[in-house]
Amino acid sequence: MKRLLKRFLPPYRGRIALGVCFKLVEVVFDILNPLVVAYMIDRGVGGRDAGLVLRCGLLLVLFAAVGWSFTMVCQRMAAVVSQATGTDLRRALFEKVNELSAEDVDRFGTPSLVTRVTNDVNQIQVAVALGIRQLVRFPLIAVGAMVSALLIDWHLGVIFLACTPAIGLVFYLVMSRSVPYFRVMQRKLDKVSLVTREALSGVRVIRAFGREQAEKDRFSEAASDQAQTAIDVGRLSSVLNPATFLVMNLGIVCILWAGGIRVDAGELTQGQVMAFVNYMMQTLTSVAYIANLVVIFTRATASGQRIMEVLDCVPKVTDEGNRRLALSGGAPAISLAGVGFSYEGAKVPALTGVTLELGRGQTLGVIGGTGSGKSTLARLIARLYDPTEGTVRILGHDVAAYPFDQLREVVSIVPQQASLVSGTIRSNLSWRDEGATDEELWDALEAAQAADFVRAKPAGLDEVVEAGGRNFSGGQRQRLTIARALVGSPRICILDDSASALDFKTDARLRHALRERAGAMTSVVISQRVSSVMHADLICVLDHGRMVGLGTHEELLDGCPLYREIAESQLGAKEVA
Ligand SMILES: Nc1ncnc2c1ncn2[C@@H]1O[C@H](COP(=O)(O)OP(=O)(O)OP(=O)(O)O)[C@@H](O)[C@H]1O
Repeated sequence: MKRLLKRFLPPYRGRIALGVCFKLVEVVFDILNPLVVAYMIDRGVGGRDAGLVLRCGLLLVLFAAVGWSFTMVCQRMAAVVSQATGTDLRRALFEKVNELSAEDVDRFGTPSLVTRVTNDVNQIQVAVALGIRQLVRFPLIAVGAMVSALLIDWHLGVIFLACTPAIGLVFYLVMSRSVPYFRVMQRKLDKVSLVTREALSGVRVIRAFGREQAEKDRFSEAASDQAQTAIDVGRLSSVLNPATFLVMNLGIVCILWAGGIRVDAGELTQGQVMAFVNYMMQTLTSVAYIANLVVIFTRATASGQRIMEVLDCVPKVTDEGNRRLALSGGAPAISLAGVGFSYEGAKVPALTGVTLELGRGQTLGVIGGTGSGKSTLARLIARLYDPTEGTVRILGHDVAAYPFDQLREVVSIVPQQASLVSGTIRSNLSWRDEGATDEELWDALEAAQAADFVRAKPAGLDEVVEAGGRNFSGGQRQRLTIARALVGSPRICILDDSASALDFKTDARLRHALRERAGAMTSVVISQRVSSVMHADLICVLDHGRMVGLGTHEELLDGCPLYREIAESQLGAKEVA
């Protein structure tokens, strides 16, 4: 938390100082108040001087007005600084999340990252605002009131001092039990985010399968679990205020009793006892606020740790120190040597011992059952992850040696799940090359078999794309993401099962268009359909993460039983023969 504040608060040092100084002035008025009241009672009321009572009353009104205007400035500073810090934190987190490798994102979990950017940052904002408004005010009032009380009469002041360790004990007992709950509470909030996210993104499937009630139950369970922890913390914290008030009120009773005796003895005036009680009340409310501050800061500390975990994370996949590489020469387009990969925490590797070489302009087909490691292979070639064994080379260089911007220019990937963002067709297509001309965009759309339906849209390339591309069908989304990958003329284009929503005819036309670009572009086509890969120059057959076949369609029909089995099941034994 200290590191977080040191990093994000310095730009607002001036405003923080201004806010705190204005609050200090308000504290001075608060401390003076009981003295004026005591004077008013002893001299004004005691001396039956109505004029003095009126003047003291006006002075109190003046104190309140000046105190209020100083408070307003402080509140404004607190609001500005807390909002600005929150915005800076969110920006820093967002930038960091974008730098993280896929593996880092997997480790944190997307819902947890969302909670950190939203809820955890909110906790820091609240702590910063209250820090400026209350952190100095209430301890100072508590100490100032105590010192003033001691100056009036140290005998009664002893009662004050005796209350302090008793309150300290209450604090210690409550805080030591509630602090561990705060981290747990944020983790449970991550779970609520996860369930909400899954339910919202899969709302159509959930309805189609009539799973609404099951999802409601799942949400209810996660929310109740989080609520129960919050209630447990609340129950503990709720002891804090009454216990402090109990101690303080007992103190007031003692002061009134002992003060009464000293007034009777003529050692104190009634006004001084009133001032004493007022100071006791000020201390009482200050201590209650301090208790609340401790709870808020403890919660913010837990959130601060979660935020710093992300900001401190060193991305597993980085391009630090990499310089642009010269790509001339006749090295193979893709060369894998003993490549293997295990996801963090997985018991078995997702991929192991894959070795192959693909010439420039050729097409690699990758086929295998579900979960056989096809997408993992695609992610390693595009360096979304680094292999845990072996090396991946592209155009003669280790993928790890490329700067990311050059690697993204050279390799484009169409992920399994078509993803579009809100904007226009043009803005979605220009991701790889912001300066792409209309001609280049239409060329990519033609190759991706998307030109016809885009042409039919009233605004053409400027047709609006709604969030997630929901105003397009699944097949249209897939074709647009394929077109996006072709813009900017990548040297290598990976299609990760990206034609699954296309009918056979369109799929065949797409493959034909890719073959026409073959001189300049090497393709990796991942599919569970034999028809999509059978014309490839090289086909890699994966089974449970192992490469069980490598060759052309004909070679594999002869030499790879699994490929033959898949081909026969899809094309029919007659056609295969
Ligand atoms: N992000 C991940 N974290 C942990 N394990 C993963 C992750 N992604 C994939 N796996 C596991 O790695 C293995 C290979 O997955 P991969 O997605 O590469 O298979 P695939 O052949 O592309 O499957 P499909 O055809 O169903 O898309 C699977 O056992 C899967 O459970």
